[in-house]
Amino acid sequence: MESPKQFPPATTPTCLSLSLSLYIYIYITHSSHRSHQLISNPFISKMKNLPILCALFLLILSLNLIVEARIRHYRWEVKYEFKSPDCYRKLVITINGRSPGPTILAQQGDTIVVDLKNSLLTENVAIHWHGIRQIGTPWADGTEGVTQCPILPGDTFRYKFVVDRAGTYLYHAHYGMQREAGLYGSIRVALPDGEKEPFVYDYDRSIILNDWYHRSTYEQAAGLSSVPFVWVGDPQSLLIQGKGRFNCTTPGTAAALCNATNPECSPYVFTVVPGKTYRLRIGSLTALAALSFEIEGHNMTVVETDGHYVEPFVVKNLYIYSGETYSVLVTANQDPTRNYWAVSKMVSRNNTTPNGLGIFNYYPNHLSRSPPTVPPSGPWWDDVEARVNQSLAIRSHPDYIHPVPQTSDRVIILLNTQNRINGSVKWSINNVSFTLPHTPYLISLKHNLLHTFEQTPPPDTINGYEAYDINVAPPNVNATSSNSLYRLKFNTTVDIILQNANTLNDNNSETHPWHLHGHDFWVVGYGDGKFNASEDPKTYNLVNPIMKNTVPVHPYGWTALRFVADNPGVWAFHCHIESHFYMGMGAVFEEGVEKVKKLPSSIMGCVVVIPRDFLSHRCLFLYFL
Ligand SMILES: O=C1O[C@H]([C@@H](O)CO)C(O)=C1O
Repeated sequence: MESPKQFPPATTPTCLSLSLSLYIYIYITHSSHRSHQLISNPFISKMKNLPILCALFLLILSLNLIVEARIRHYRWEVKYEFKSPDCYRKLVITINGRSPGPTILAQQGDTIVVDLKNSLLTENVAIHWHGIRQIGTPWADGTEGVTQCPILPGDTFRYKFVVDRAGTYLYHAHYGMQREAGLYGSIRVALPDGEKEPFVYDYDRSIILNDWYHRSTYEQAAGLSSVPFVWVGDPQSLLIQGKGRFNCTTPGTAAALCNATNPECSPYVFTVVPGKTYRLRIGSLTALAALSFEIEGHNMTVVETDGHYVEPFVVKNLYIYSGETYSVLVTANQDPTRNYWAVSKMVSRNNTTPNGLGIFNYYPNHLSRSPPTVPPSGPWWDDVEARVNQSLAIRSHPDYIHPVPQTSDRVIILLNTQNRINGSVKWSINNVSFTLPHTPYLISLKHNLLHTFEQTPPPDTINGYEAYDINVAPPNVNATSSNSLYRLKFNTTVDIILQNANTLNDNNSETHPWHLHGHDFWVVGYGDGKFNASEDPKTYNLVNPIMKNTVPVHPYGWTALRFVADNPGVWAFHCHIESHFYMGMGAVFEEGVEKVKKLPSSIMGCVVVIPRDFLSHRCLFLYFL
């Protein structure tokens, strides 16, 4: 059973302090023995030094403990391994042999150091620390093409950053579509000693919900880039903390690859002690699916999202979108003589993916005892109203309101459409389908390599926005691909309006979870239909909006966000659906890049930066020739 807080055992500092103290003690006694030959009794001589020894021990121990509490050091090896998380054998990207990878457990203010060895043989990698704002360390955000060059096979890269706020966060690959191959995990940051949460619980657990495809990320990416376009389709299964169950008798399944009795695909078991309350930290890192999660017969009280306390509200099922995290409190207050189902279900798209099932196990019932009931079937996939209602229910906890600026300096309306460019299906934002540059923006901007990306910024809104009909397939005018970015004036307040619309298919609009790097934003409003720039801002919640880093825009609706551009760096903002970002559904913001300190050379593996003084020496040299 996990304890509410888990930190590395104190044995290392104690041993270190003891040995250091003993060493100094021996040194002192030895030298005092030599210099005070008059004290004939060596025992008395040693006793005289005992208080010094104790003081030394305590001093070194406390220094050690302070250092230990502030730096969490991890050594990770990333590689491909054959695994069967849902009974179907495929190549999975693991960290130290595991997917999900190890949970990072830290306390607010700690420094996290991850030495990441890329053992993928022929593939690059980068890891993003999702929800960590990277204040002062924008180069550690782990976004390939934006903040760093990829980590090459065989290389070891050090990520070093501070977790400055307690809460529930995630980490995952941010290179190509690698995240969905299994490279992800949880980050749990505890409050500083002596500070209390605004709710009580007995135990703290993290789980990640995911969807799972049997085809490789390469096959999927190649399909998305092909003409004719090949869509990735529905996921084959849903995983709860890396465990799922695919039906091996599904027609077309290679029998040699699917083994229903493989212990790797036993259901995830969540063991609870009757009467106890659990803080369940739920994160979603699906490639595509919006999910509903529920525990049969148990209510869940939502208390935190993306590192911010929520005015508590009770749900039977929690809607969660890729990139979001929630803490819910669940009390084991039902009939303790049986087990219950935990169910994740794909919603918001009509789909063929079977529900993911786990077991909510009441101790001391056997872990694998199937609940005596049929698993709950979950909500209708197309119940948009229920999902919008949950979005509207999420407000800041009254005692933890971060006051929102009452006005903004700039409004950017981002129209989300699907388009066809050169025969390929793409996603576009204001008719621009985003592509990543080869040279990461952070490096280009700091080193003035402005030829490495397109300099005309994308538009703040489309021409003729008022006339645009969001209810029909886009007319596909002026859609282009570009790697240009938005440059935000430092310290200004920016409103982003995410405007949803019809896809290329008639009568279809999808849900997109948008994630902002380097910031939390206030979610100031949601609306149905087309955003009205003169009327809708009057309906904004400027009293107690929640702050988040990922938020959905619902079908045919809009979502309004506000943030202050006060974190020097270059930050990606994109749909967290893996294939949608790959198809261009993203943007990048730059702010205060001139304030960013000297970049570490470790992020620059793909760039040849010729130092200015070297250039001038060479010029001099040529001149003299
Ligand atoms: O990006 C997408 O492409 C397909 C479809 O719209 C084109 O076939 C789909 O369902 C998406 O979400």
